[in-house]
Amino acid sequence: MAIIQNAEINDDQEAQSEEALQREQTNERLSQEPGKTLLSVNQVERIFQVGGRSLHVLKGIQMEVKQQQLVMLKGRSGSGKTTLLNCLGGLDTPSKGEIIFNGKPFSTKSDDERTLVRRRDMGFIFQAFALMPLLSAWENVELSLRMAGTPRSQWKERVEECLTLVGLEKRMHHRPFELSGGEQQRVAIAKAIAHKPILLLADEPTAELDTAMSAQVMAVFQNIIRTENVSICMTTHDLTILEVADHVYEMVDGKFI
Ligand SMILES: Nc1ncnc2c1ncn2[C@@H]1O[C@H](COP(=O)(O)OP(=O)(O)OP(=O)(O)O)[C@@H](O)[C@H]1O
Repeated sequence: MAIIQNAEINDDQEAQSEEALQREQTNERLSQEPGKTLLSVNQVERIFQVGGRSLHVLKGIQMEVKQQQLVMLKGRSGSGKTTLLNCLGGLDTPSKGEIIFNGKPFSTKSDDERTLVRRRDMGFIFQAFALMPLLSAWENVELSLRMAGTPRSQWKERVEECLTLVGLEKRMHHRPFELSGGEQQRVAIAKAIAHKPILLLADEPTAELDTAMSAQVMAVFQNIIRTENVSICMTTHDLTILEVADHVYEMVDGKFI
C-alpha cells in the first residue's frame, strides 16, 4: 500500500511540477477583488441513473460565492449538499446547467482540465480529517506542497506560515494521534491552504467536533479568508455556526428554499 502510494506521489509530483511551471509562464490567476463573483452556479441539475430509474438529486441550483466570502450550504441528510459540493469542485459534473469559476466555464471543461484547475486553485477539507497518520503536522503540510509541485526552497517557510495561521505553531511536530480532533482539523486546513488556493470547499468540517472545537475551526476560517484571500463554501448540519456565514443557502430535496 505504502509503495503504491509513493509511486503515485512521484507521478503526481512530476505532473504537478509541470503545472507549476505552466502556471508561472501563463500567470493565469485573476487578481483578488473582495466582493467580486468567484463562483457562479446557473440552473444546475444532477440526475443519477440508478437501476434503470432516474434519480433527480439537484433540481435547478442557482448560487454564487464572492471573493473572500464564507458561504454555507445547510440541509438535511440526503438533500443533495455533497452532490452539489462535488460539482463545485469538479469531482462530478452537472447533468444540466453550468458552473463558472474564476471568470471561466468550469463544469464544461474536460476531466483533465478540471483536475488542473482543482489542483491549482482549490483546496478540500472533509469531515474526517484526512491526514497521513504516521506523518507529523509539519510533514502532512509539506506533503501537500510536494504534491502541488511547489519548489522545495519554499516549503519550510510556507509550512511554518500555514501551521502558525491555524494556531498550531507549538504542535508542528506532533503526529495526528497526539492532537485533539480540533487540532487535527486545523492541520487539515493548513494542508488545504498550503498551495494558496482561491476557493476552499469543506464537507461538514465541524461534524466530528464539539462546540468549542467547532468555534475554533470557524475562527480559523474567518482568519484565513482575510489573510489568505480565500473564499470558503462549506456544508453543515450545525445550526450554531450559521451566524458566522456571509450567506447561507438552505437546501431541501435538491432545491434552495
Ligand atoms: N453517485 C450517486 N449515484 C446515485 N445516487 C446518488 C449518488 N450520489 C448521491 N446520490 C443520492 O443523492 C441524494 C443526495 O445525496 P448527498 O450525499 O448529496 O446528500 P447530503 O445532503 O450531502 O447528505 P448528508 O448530509 O447525509 O451527507 C441521496 O439520496 C443519495 O443517495
